[in-house]
Order: sequence, then structure tokens, then C-alpha cells
Amino acid sequence: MLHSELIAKMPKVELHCHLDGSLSLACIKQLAKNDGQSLPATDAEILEKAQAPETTRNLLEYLQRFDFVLPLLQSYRNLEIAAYDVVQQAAKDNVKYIEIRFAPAQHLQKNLTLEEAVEAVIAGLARAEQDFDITANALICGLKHQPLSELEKLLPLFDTISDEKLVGFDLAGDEVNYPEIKFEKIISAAKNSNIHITLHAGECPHCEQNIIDAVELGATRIGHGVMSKDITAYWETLIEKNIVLEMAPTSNFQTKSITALADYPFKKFYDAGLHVTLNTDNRTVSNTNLQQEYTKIADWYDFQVSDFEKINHYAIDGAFIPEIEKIQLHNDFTADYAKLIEK
Ligand SMILES: O=c1[nH]cnc2c1ncn2[C@@H]1O[C@H](CO)[C@@H](O)[C@H]1O
Ligand SMILES: [Zn+2]
Repeated sequence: MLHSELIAKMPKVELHCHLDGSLSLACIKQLAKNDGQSLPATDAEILEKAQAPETTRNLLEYLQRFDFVLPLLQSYRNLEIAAYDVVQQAAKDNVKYIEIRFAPAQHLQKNLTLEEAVEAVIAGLARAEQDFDITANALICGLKHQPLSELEKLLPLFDTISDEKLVGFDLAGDEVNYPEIKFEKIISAAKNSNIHITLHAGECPHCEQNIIDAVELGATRIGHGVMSKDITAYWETLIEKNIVLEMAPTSNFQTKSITALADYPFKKFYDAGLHVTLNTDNRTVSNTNLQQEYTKIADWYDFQVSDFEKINHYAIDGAFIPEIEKIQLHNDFTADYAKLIEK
């Protein structure tokens, strides 16, 4: 088993982290104060509302937990602070590159526009980069339950916002009732506009077809993809196309993607050469951090430093950044991991 200090020292890439699901307790309190909103009296009561219990029955019950923080994320100032807060937490996990995702449409309850919501998050990411040794970019999520006419408003943001920190598009939310194929038009439009695409898919039982559809429509990464376990015939394609699976062990158990450790396919995927990566998904809703996710994998599978190095190189390959930045990260990680392995 790997020593926790060794895990802490590993540089990490995190590709799948939701802004609204990852606010620290201190940040939640700050945001409420800024807005003059009241919160439950004790920290324990706040966390009780913000976290999903181990006993969540399915993905939809897990998703209900996001309702608690969203009222706090309706102003430019609070979104900026929230983005800063999540990057700060990632820096504590020794994350060197992170992509943070959020659904702009969820932040328009007061008077923000879609553009302003995205700009606020980008400003918070940029401010955090000044204070921590980390690069942080943003992904925009559409939500699967949104009408297609609303989802269509998201792609133009990639034209109106020229900031390099806006790097990709995702579809999140209710996979149980909304199959990926329903979004064929918008995903194809994103693809045709050369927007990088990652899609939540294969996160609920019997949802494996969504993974195939996501890849065929142009996603280069899959959010979770747990149900790839049931389409072994498709693994060769996933490997050939260098598709990155953004897995998040704690979240994957909470959403009941699977129920028994023996069924969790992370190691099988890894051994077969699939490009698995490790992520938190939601630091607060899942009450975790990247250190804990790495620790779980180290404990369950006797993963070694070199194995973690490998999955981080997969993550770098999948990152939505220019080739030159990938080369730099690959070189830095190779050097840093070599030092950890020597010890
Ligand atoms: O694991 C997940 N699967 C699907 N959707 C998710 C997951 N985690 C968060 N969200 C959804 O993404 C929105 C924007 O961040 C969140 O509000 C939540 O509804
Ligand atoms: Zn997610």
C-alpha cells in the first residue's frame, strides 16, 4: 500500500471536477455572507445539506444535492470566488493542471448573462493561478434535461468569449431519462466548430450505449464511462481512438453506477490498456478530494507510483490544451515521478 505522504507528493492532473459540487465549507459560508443569505446554524447541518449520503439510491438522487449551493452562485463576485476556491483545493492535492466544469444556465437566477457567468468563473481561475502552482481551465456543461433550444445557446459562447481558458464542452445531468443520441445535433455542431468535447456517459446501469454514441458523435473523453465494462467488444475502439475515461471512484459508488467493489472496472480497464484517469467529480457532494481517490485506488488494487504516473500521462494526453503545453506537462511529470520512484 502506498504511503499517504507519497500520494500527496505526486503531481496530478484532474479533468473532471464540477464547480458547484466542490465548494469548501468556508467558501459556502463566505458566499452566503456576501449575499446576505441564511444557512443552517451549524457546520454539520450545512454539510448534511451539501453532501450526498452513502445511501443515495441513484444518479438522480445524487444530483438533487446540487440544489443547496446553487442559490449562492448567482452573482459575478460569488462565481469568481467559488472558482478560486476550487482551484485552491486542487492545489492542495498537488494538482498541476485542472479543468473545472459548470453549467452557465444554472447561474442566471438574478441578473447575470450566460457570458458573464462564464467570465466570472474564468476570472476566478485566473486569479487562483497567480497564487498557486497550477493551471486551471473551464468547461461549459449543458444539462441533459434542458430544452434543446436552451442548449443551443451555449455553443455561441465559444465565439463570443475568446479567452483561452474556455477549453471545452460537456453534457451533464440526468442520463437516466435522456440518452446521448438525443443531443446528436448539438454535439455534431460542437464537433464541426472544433470545440473539444467530453460527455457524461455510461454512469447508470444499462447506459452503455451512451458511451458508444458519445464517441461516435465526437467526444474524445467520457465522463465516468463505468458501463464500458459491459461492452468489451468496443474496448479496442476506445483504445484506438485514445478515448480518456474520467473516472471518480467515490462518486461512481454513490450514484450506484455499480454496487460492489468486485464490479468496479477501473483495474480491468487499466490492465486492458484503456485510458483511465482519476478525478473527484464533486469534492463536496461526494465528500472527497483527489488524495482520497488516489488512496482508494492504491488500497484496492495495489497501484504503484508508476501506475499513477501512467494514468496522469493519459490525463495529459486527454487535456484540452495545445500540444506544446502537453509536452511541457509530460516532461515535468516524467521528471517529478522519476524522483518519487527513486526514493
Ligand atoms: O456525476 C455527475 N453526473 C451527471 N451530472 C452531474 C454529475 N455531477 C454533477 N453533475 C451535474 O452537473 C451540473 C453542473 O456542474 C451540476 O449542477 C449537476 O447537476
Ligand atoms: Zn461529473
